[in-house]
Amino acid sequence: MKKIILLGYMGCGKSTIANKLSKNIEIPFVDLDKKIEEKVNLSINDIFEKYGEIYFRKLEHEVFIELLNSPDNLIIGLGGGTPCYANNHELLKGDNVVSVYLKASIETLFNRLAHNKSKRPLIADKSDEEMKEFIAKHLFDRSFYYNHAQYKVIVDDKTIDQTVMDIVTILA
Ligand SMILES: Nc1ncnc2c1ncn2[C@@H]1O[C@H](COP(=O)(O)OP(=O)(O)O)[C@@H](O)[C@H]1O
Ligand SMILES: O=C(O)C1=C[C@@H](OP(=O)(O)O)[C@@H](O)[C@H](O)C1
Ligand SMILES: [Mg+2]
Repeated sequence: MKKIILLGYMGCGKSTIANKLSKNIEIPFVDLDKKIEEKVNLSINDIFEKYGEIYFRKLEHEVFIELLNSPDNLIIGLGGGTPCYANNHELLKGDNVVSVYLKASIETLFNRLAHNKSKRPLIADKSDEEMKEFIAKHLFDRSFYYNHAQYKVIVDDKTIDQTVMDIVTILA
């Protein structure tokens, strides 16, 4: 069964695009973060606060493997860190997997995250100045993992529908 995986930094649009793509190609969509929250009945923020990031990364890897092993066609919207831990990046080239890196500039990410950070514990407490620096360094460190994706779609200055159509073209 085919697994279409969307990956990229926080704010690049994984959850949004996966949801719209699902409606367009009529394949069910799962947001990995949401699946994790459902599994432990805690928000991402609370998981980080109560159990820490290492626990979250173990859970994230477990749930990602569960989704990859499901018998259904699925679109999976990852969390921004998923490819960067537990050798998850090696799963981006698996059989029956199509992985797409939604690549955004630091400016695009900053503009989207500046008023969208409260549910992202890694940046929730950062000032705008701190966030710009953090995103630039973090994105640099993570690009090695993101670049294991089979395809790359630039999302800057594109509407949600334009990005969805870029992915539909890849899947054709
Ligand atoms: N193509 C787009 N154009 C403008 N805003 C977008 C686009 N894609 C996503 N967004 C917005 O960016 C924010 C982050 O999107 P989200 O899907 O949560 O990203 P991710 O899951 O990659 O962190 C949301 O407010 C969303 O509405
Ligand atoms: O980049 C990261 O390490 C994270 C990204 C988040 O998902 P989004 O990319 O959907 O914000 C979520 O998994 C958690 O806050 C950690
Ligand atoms: Mg998301």
